Amino acid sequence: MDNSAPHTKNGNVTSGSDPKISDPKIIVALDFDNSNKALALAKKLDPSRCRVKVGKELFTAAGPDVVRALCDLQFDVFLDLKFHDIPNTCAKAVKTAADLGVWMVNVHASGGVRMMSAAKEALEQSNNPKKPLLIGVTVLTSMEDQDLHQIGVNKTPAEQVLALADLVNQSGLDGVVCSAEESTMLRGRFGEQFCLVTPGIRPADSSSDDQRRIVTPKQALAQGSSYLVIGRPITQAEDPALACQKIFESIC
Ligand SMILES: O=C(O)c1cc(=O)[nH]c(=O)n1[C@@H]1O[C@H](COP(=O)(O)O)[C@@H](O)[C@H]1O
Repeated sequence: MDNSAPHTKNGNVTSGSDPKISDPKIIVALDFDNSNKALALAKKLDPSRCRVKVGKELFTAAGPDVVRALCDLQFDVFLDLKFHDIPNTCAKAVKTAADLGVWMVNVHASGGVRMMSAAKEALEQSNNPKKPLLIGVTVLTSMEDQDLHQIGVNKTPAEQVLALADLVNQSGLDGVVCSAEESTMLRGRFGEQFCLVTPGIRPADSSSDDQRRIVTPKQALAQGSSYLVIGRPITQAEDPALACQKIFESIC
């Protein structure tokens, strides 16, 4: 399947150029406890080959300034705060996030259709010219059957991902965060334009860490993933730029 052309809502594809470069598939998770570390790492990376993600740890430590600094370095920024709240609060948080100039923002799909629809509507009021993608988190890639059973969900991760992805689609969002293990199933159900953002990506020689539903970068794209979220295999590598480059080459 050629999954390089879709998911380019932000106009990043230049006709005739290498889509892996004009629409970089790798999103590097900058999971650091201060902005100096995050920006030092980002400056070693090439914004034409990867995007970056600011998650809860970095945002809690460094706030919106680090997001703006990464945008100034020409990175597309995925602000991963996984909002989950009453519809009004979630919607306002999503709009505020979008106004920072980010490329992608996410909410927990388990917040339900009313919450997600309100978030989508609020996003449309944002003055961010990039028109950020709004993505629903399904089942975290660190979770397996037993974790779901403990929280009262008596479905397999794949069944629960599908149920939540249906709600995301119904709410008009751009796609989901899921494991690449579920990408083939979701690509088949929702078509080429539905964005599949897949963390839990591990090159063959990497430790799985706390992740459970893991897939290699090449396999993930072959299974229909749109974007690969990769943290520790790059950020904790001896040479993060080289680690990123090797992954980039493995998927070209
Ligand atoms: O929303 C996310 O980005 C996310 C969802 C999910 O289901 N699993 C998941 O690992 N993530 C994030 O993806 C990144 C994965 O990092 P590594 O495990 O170091 O590659 C972390 O920043 C997680 O917060």
